[in-house]
Formats: sequence, C-alpha cells, structure tokens
Amino acid sequence: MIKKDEIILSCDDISKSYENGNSRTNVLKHVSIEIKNESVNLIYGKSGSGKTTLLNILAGIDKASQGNVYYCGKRYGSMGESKLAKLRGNNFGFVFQGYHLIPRISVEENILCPAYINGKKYDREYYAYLLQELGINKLTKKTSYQLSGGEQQRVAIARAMLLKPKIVFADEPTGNLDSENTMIITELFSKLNKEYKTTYIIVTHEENLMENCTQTIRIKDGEITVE
Ligand SMILES: Nc1ncnc2c1ncn2[C@@H]1O[C@H](COP(=O)(O)OP(=O)(O)OP(=O)(O)O)[C@@H](O)[C@H]1O
Repeated sequence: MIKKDEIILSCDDISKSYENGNSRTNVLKHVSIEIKNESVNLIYGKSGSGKTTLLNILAGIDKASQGNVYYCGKRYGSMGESKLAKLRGNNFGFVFQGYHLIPRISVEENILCPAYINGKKYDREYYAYLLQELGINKLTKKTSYQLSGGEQQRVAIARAMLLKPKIVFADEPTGNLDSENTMIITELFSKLNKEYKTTYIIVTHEENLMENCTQTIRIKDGEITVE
C-alpha cells in the first residue's frame, strides 16, 4: 500500500466499453491502479488486452465509461477540457505507438514542438544532453521521412522528455527496435528517473523490459491480474 501523499496518479474502478450496433465490447473491467511519485511502471499484457486503452485513459486523452482518474488527488472528470489539456501540457510527456512525428518539419522542430505548443521555454543544455544521450545530434536538420524506425522512435522520445515532464506515458517505446536501441532508451529512462525524478508508465509486450521497475501491472482481457 502506497502512502496517499506519495501517489501521483491513480484510477479507481475504471471500465471502458464500446457499443457497436447491438453488440458491446468491454475493453477494461473495474481497473484500479496507484502510481507512486518518481516510479517506473510497466503495463504488460498480450495484444488486445487493453493496455493502450488504459494508458490513454490514465493520460487523460481518452475517457473511461465508468470510474475516475486522479492526478495528485485532482479528478480529471471535475476539470473542463481546457484545464485538462493544460494539465497534460504542463506535466505529461507522450511517446505514442508509431511515433507520430510531423512529416514535413525538421527533427529539431519536432522535438521542440511541446515548447512551441505550450508557449514554454526549454532548457537548451538539457536539449543538447537529450540529443547526445539518444545519439540523434547529427539528425536535427533532417525530416522524419529521412529517418529509420529506430531513429524516429528516439526523436519521439526526445520530444516527450523536452519539458522535463512529471510523468512520461510511453506506448511500446521499444516495440520493433533492436536490442541496442532498446538499451539506449531504457538506460535514458532510468537516468532521467533518477536525475529528474520522472515517473514512467510504459506499455510493453516485454515483461523484463527494465530492471528495477517499481511495479508491473499485468492486464489480461481488460482486467488486472496478479501472478
Ligand atoms: N474504438 C474502438 N472501438 C471498438 N473496439 C476498440 C476500439 N479501440 C480499441 N478497441 C478494442 O479494445 C481492445 C483493446 O485494445 P488496446 O489497443 O487497448 O489493446 P492493447 O493491449 O494495447 O493491444 P496491442 O498490444 O496490440 O497494441 C481490442 O480488442 C480492440 O480491438
């Protein structure tokens, strides 16, 4: 049991279902989770088990059919859309499945996007540090068309980290990457967790993706399972 003041994010009895004509699919069933501040959390399960749906609801970019999500004790449902967008912009970083880079602008502009969108200054030294750590400093003038999958993923990760978010939500950040790229990324996550106290919520197919993770949330057919 985590102490109340140590919980940065939680959800309480979340369910999500989709109506399709006469049929109804229950994708998440009564999910309750507590995420400790400065922790590393894996959401692990098979394809179709509901991991992405859960991640998106925790990040406030999708809505549950039932139940509540709380950031530092504040309920998403009690905030309007613009307040929730502000909360996301100020506190969250996102690594989406499939990168979601903007195609026609440069790598540098892609990485700096969160600063432009949220009207925020960024730390230039830290930006250079991210480029160095991720091995993408020679790519900044290229566009995403000119990058390999692994390079695109590392750019997407630099973008997620730029504003030193309190929580990074990462959907399969190392999916389809080779072991070298996977190591670069998980080592950076561990470093930033220690140095900048970043909390991670990572969707993965790889149960042993990171050593020293705080908790592994196992999900099967939309339900949390304890093994
Ligand atoms: N908009 C939607 N309408 C209907 N069903 C949906 C919708 N979005 C997701 N689903 C279903 O919900 C289930 C869970 O999907 P989700 O993407 O959360 O799984 P996942 O565990 O992340 O899968 P993967 O590892 O393959 O990405 C799947 O069966 C999917 O088909």
